[in-house]
Amino acid sequence: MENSIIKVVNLSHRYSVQWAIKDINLDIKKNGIYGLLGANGAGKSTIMNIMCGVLKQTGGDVYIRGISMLNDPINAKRFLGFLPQKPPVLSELTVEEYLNYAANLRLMDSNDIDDAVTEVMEKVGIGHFRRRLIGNLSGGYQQRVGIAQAIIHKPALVVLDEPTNGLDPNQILEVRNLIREIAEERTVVLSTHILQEVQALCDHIWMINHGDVVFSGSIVDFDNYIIPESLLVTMIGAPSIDELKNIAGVVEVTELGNYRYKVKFESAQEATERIVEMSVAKGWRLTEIIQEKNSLEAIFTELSNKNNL
Ligand SMILES: Nc1ncnc2c1ncn2[C@@H]1O[C@H](COP(=O)(O)OP(=O)(O)OP(=O)(O)O)[C@@H](O)[C@H]1O
Repeated sequence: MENSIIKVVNLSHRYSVQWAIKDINLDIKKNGIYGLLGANGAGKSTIMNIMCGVLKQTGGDVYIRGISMLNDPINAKRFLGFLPQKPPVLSELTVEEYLNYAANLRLMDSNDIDDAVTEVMEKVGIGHFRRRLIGNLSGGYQQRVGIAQAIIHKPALVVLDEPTNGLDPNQILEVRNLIREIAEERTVVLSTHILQEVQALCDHIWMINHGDVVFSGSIVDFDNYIIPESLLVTMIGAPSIDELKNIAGVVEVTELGNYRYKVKFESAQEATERIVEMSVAKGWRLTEIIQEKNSLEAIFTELSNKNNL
C-alpha cells in the first residue's frame, strides 16, 4: 500500500437504487499518464469524484500515498489536485485573484503563494490574462485556469475529468501538450470517452463499461483489440462484385453506392496489396482505400464478453 501513489480498493457506489460502479480496483505505483476510458455514463466521473474526496462512496476506499480518503480526507487530499468535469472557476474573479484563493484553499504557506501563482500562470500559458475576469475568458482558457488550480500546490497526483471536453481542435492539442508537461513531474489520471485521446496521451488504460473495469493494460496491449475489420474501397471503374470476391484473401464484398465497397478479408495486408495491384493492372481507378477499425462499442462488447481481468 505504502508504495502506491493511489490505490482504489473494492470501490462501489450507488446513487439511489442503481449501482453506478461496482467493486473497482485500481493501483498506480509509478508516474505516468493513466486513462479511464468509457462511454458517457460508464462511471468515470463517479470514480474520480470519490478518488478526490468530493463524493462519499457506498463501499470500498481510496488510498492516496497510503492515506485513507475515508478516514483522513484532509491529509489524503494534500497529495492531489482535481479538475472536475466542469472547471470549478469563479467567473467574477480575475485569474490572479482566483488562483490566490485556490492556493489558500490548498492551505499553502502564505509566503509561497505569490510565487506559486506566477509560476503556475506561466506553466499553463495564462500569464498575459492575469488581470482578466475569468468570466470573460474563452472555454479553452477557462480550462487552463481549471488545470492551474489543480497543480498550484504541486501535488504528486493530478486527476483531470474529461480535460479536453468542449474544446476546439487547436485547444485540444494545446491542452494535451500541457498534460504531457504536467506528467513529467507527477502522475496524471484523466478520463475521456475518446479513444484517440487515450492513444495520444496515456501509458496505461482502464476501460470502464457500466461501472466495471473491462480492460486494464498498456496502449500496446489495448491496440491489439483494435484490429481492422474490413476495408472501405472507392473505385470509379470497379468490376463486378463476383470478380472482387475472387481476389485472394477477400471473403465478402458489399456495394455501398457512390463507387464505394466494403471488403471483408482474411488478411488485411494481403487483401490491400492485391486490390491495389489489380486496380492498377486492370484500370479499376482506385481513389481511396481505408482500414475500418472496430468501434469503441464493439471493443467494449468483446472485452466485456472476455471478462479478462
Ligand atoms: N447525482 C446522480 N444521481 C443519480 N445518478 C447519477 C448521478 N450522477 C451520475 N449518475 C449515474 O451514474 C452513472 C455513472 O455516471 P458518471 O457520471 O460517473 O459516468 P461518466 O462515465 O463520467 O459519464 P459522463 O462522461 O457522461 O459524465 C450513470 O448512469 C449516471 O446516470
